[in-house]
Amino acid sequence: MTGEGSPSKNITMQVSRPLTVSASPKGLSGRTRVPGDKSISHRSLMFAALASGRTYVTGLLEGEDVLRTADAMRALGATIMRDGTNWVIEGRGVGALSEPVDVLDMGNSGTAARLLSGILSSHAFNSIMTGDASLRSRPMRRVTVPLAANGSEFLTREGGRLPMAIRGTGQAKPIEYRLPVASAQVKSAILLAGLNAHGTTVVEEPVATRDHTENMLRHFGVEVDVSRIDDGGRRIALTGPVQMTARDVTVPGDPSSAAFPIVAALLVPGSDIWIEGVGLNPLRTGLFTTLIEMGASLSIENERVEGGEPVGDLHVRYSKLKGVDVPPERAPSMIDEYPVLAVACAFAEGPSRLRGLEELRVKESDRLASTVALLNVSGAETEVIGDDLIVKGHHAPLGGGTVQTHMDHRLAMSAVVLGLAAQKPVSVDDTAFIETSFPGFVDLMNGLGAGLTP
Ligand SMILES: O=C(O)C1=C[C@@H](OP(=O)(O)O)[C@@H](O)[C@H](O)C1
Ligand SMILES: C=C(OP(=O)(O)O)C(=O)O
Repeated sequence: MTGEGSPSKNITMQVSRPLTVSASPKGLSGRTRVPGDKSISHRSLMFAALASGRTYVTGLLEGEDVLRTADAMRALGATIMRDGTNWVIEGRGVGALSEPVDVLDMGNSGTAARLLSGILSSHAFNSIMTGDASLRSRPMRRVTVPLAANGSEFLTREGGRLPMAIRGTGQAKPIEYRLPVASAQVKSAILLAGLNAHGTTVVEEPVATRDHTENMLRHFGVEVDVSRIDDGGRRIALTGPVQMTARDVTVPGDPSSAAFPIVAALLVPGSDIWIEGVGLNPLRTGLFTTLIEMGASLSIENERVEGGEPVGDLHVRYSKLKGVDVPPERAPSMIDEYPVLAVACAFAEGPSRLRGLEELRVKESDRLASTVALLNVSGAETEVIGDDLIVKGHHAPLGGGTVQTHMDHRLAMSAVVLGLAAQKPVSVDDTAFIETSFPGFVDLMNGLGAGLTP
């Protein structure tokens, strides 16, 4: 076994990596697999660290965000090692993590910071958390305010930003909370705090968000009660303190990463690709529904269940797309896919309206603003009305600009996809942050024939 995979050894994002992307020399073709699901990977490390016994994780995403979670859980007392293609975690048990001797640096990862806040709030020690410039600009009150109801204390920088100090409690009270924003991170933080609270923790979400926390807690032996409320909403309850038992985890391919080669294949004439083993949890597949509404040749074959999650192989062929109207209630099931969807809309015939995008403003960048800037600098017309993004559809040749990515991996990959299909080359100021979620992205695209020259 080795201790490989630690960001302290592998940090690659400190040096910026500009890239100029020209139209793909030919249609994309071939079969590929995308790296493991980021949401499931974070959770597998955190939950395994809270379980008693040894967990093996197969297919873990070895992106910078997840490696930050691995480092943090090690700093809290879990043993985490890479053994060939598996990751092996020796857990400490719920409530049994230990005080970290240094600041926990969550890098670029909102998921790591928010979920870990929940865990730390119900442990009887103090900790300090920070992140990179992007993460330090993102709102943390959405978790610190509800979590403080359990008796923990959070001291943040101005505006509820990181760095923050956390005084956890070993006597956590159970929290009952209705989410004011559709956020799986906030839901998960509260449920994780509840694992070591005395009594029943209840979270109500008006719109269902990704349910990987609920599914994986059950996998580790926790009773999680989920019932329907409202129109499409859910009430999730668990009673602590719980015991978690180590269970092996298989991580499916990340549908949010698959989005990039999928949209590239739809836009580059002559393309015909397969992406195998992609996670198809219905709370993650809003982009696929939307692309099919736009006329995409996108089919799901060989559907199966692997490691408790539905997966399938996606077959994608170049398609003439038409504009689409995406309802706001679909946003949680495709929240990270809007930048690349907006690129697809820029090449489509006719206007598109993507509704209810307020949450995009608090991602790694203000993704509403940065997506608009990506399209405008490339010659596409857009309009923002309230929280809706309108993309006018393609008439003039696209490309020819320099895209600012603002430490945002999804912006960088969306810009690359735009460049592969555009008439004029696209310069991307920095592709280094792609490592947070999609290590090997350029090689994978080149394996399909994209002809990117880093
Ligand atoms: O719970 C998760 O793993 C995630 C939830 C989403 O964030 P929000 O909870 O802020 O919507 C998503 O954008 C993020 O990439 C991963
Ligand atoms: C929003 C994202 O991640 P996080 O919130 O974990 O930084 C993302 O990956 O697009």
